[in-house]
Amino acid sequence: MTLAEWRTKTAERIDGRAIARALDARTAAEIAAIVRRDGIAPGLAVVLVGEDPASQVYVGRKIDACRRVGIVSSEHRLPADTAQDALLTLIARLNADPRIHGILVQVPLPAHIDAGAVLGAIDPAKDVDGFHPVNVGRLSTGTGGLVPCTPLGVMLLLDSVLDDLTGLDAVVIGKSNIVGKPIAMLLLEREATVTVTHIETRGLADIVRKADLVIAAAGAPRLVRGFWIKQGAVVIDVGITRVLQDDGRTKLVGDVAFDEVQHARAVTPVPGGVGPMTIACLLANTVKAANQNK
Ligand SMILES: Nc1nc2c(c(=O)[nH]1)N[C@@H](CN(C=O)c1ccc(C(=O)N[C@@H](CCC(=O)O)C(=O)O)cc1)CN2
Repeated sequence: MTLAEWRTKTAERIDGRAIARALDARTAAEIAAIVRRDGIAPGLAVVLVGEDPASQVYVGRKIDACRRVGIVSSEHRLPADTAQDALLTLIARLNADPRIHGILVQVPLPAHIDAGAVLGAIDPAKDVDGFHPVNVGRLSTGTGGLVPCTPLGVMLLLDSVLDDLTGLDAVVIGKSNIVGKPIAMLLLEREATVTVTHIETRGLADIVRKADLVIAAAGAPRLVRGFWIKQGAVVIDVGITRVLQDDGRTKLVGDVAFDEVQHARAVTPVPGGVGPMTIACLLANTVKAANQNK
């Protein structure tokens, strides 16, 4: 395709909601098969400490999503001043409960709690968030395990537009343990050539401009501008920031200036891109855990 043709093109909008719905349908069918086989539905324990408004919304959506596909959820909402030991005691109880196949602790946790200690206390076989060091190690060595939900969702979105990632230049913007680093591992597994960058990276725009795949996960609204993006690149926007508008209302904004990247081959919107995949992949991971621990 010539440059002139690309200029008149509109990027494909990758519909995360539709792809998540399709994954949920497959998950629901697998759950029905598990119930027929074992007589018991997969169980997911959802733990929320404190009253962070966004976390409350996400946890509510996870519980609703469980109901939709047939996962039995148990909800554990604890006050913000919960002692770390009390949380660890709850996790030990959930680890030992045979009706619970998956455990997730919503993050961020309050500042007085050592998140590493808490996430590391979850049985790796029930760690449906894939945050436990055992699962992190398995991902980085390509030896299976449970994979974090947002990175898994990002890969499914890429698969919806590309057959093969072999040899493609991928740039990940963001180095968090739960998004940036695992995405880099998953891209490497698929033979992409991966550059991990972050907000302090020098010459970030020039690095991104060379990429066939751009995964923006820096949590910096509209960081990635149109002129950063190569013609025909695939752009996945993981950032979700609520910003205040001039009229006093708030709206969700991604890390990518969506309106400026229409010369890309495909781009995810915010909202409606990666976010819905996070919850769909959590449900899929719960089924995977139930199948592995029957
Ligand atoms: N234990 C975990 N904690 C957190 C995770 C996680 O995977 N495990 N990820 C994020 C929050 N998160 C799920 O927990 C999450 C974020 C966003 C969405 C989503 O559907 N976003 C929508 C818009 C939401 C809105 O309207 O406010 C979208 O992008 O379309 C789902 C889940 C941090 N914590």
